[in-house]
Amino acid sequence: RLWHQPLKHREWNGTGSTAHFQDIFLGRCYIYTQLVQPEFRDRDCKKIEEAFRNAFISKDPCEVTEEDYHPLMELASQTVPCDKTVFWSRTKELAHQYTWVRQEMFTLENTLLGYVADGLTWCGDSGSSEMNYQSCPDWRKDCKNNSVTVFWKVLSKMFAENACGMVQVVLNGSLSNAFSKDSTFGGVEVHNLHPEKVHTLQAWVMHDIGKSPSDSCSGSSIMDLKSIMSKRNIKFTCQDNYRPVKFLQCVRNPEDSSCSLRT
Ligand SMILES: Nc1nc2c(c(=O)[nH]1)N1CN2[C@@H]2O[C@H](COP(=O)(O)OP(=O)(O)OC[C@H]3O[C@@H]1[C@H](O)[C@@H]3O)[C@@H](O)[C@H]2O
Repeated sequence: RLWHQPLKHREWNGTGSTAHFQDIFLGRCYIYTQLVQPEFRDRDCKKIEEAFRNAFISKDPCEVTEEDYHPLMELASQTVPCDKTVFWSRTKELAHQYTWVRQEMFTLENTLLGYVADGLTWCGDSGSSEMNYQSCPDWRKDCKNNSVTVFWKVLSKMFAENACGMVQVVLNGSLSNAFSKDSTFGGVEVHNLHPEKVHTLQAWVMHDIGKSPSDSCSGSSIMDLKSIMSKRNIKFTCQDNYRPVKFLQCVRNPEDSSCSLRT
């Protein structure tokens, strides 16, 4: 009596789709379009959610392509004002603290699709029109071209292509390589900046308070980034512990010697 069996989803090594995904997605979309960015108030959240779902539902979650997300990207396209783009790599919390304080600056998560999708997991199955809430592919153990990873790659690429003027990146100087070619910033965004639109990339290499710095503006990984930028005809500047971001770190560590105002 097989037809009584609930449709079995394939088993993956990663966590399943986020519970209440559609409600979260729609709720966040309405918050963004009605409250965060009112100029988006007439965007159709139901159509955007449908385009998002159509990108991966009923498809093998290890065979998702960039093209699968193109209809969604067209529907929810967004350009960020020149000089206001903030990239980050291994500094997610600090970068978003900065754009929380500097509301006119944008990380990818301050755009509609980044805001709606942040922190969520989603995947489907070629044999079902339902999302798989039990498990989704793990990037390492299952496959790289999974529904979540491909989404962030496509969105990050578009975010970089749309950037103009002077763009910023917050990098982690407490890692041995603050800049990594294997990261989304290093592998996708850096290579999709348009030199005819972006004239300068300024890097802020931030060291965790209380930890000895491992990398800095004079480190080899930043030299790699500098040479990639010069080959792409984009000016490159770098600051260690850019003060406005350093102040944010010090709010949480006021007693630290590096936070005394005398330095
Ligand atoms: N929730 C978000 N996730 C991601 C953003 C983003 O903006 N928001 N991403 C990527 N991304 C996903 O985060 C990790 C890598 O982070 P992490 O290793 O810390 O840094 P990455 O450089 O890989 O990626 C951050 C960079 O790409 C965009 C954002 O505009 C930043 O300039 C990896 O799984 C990516 O697919």
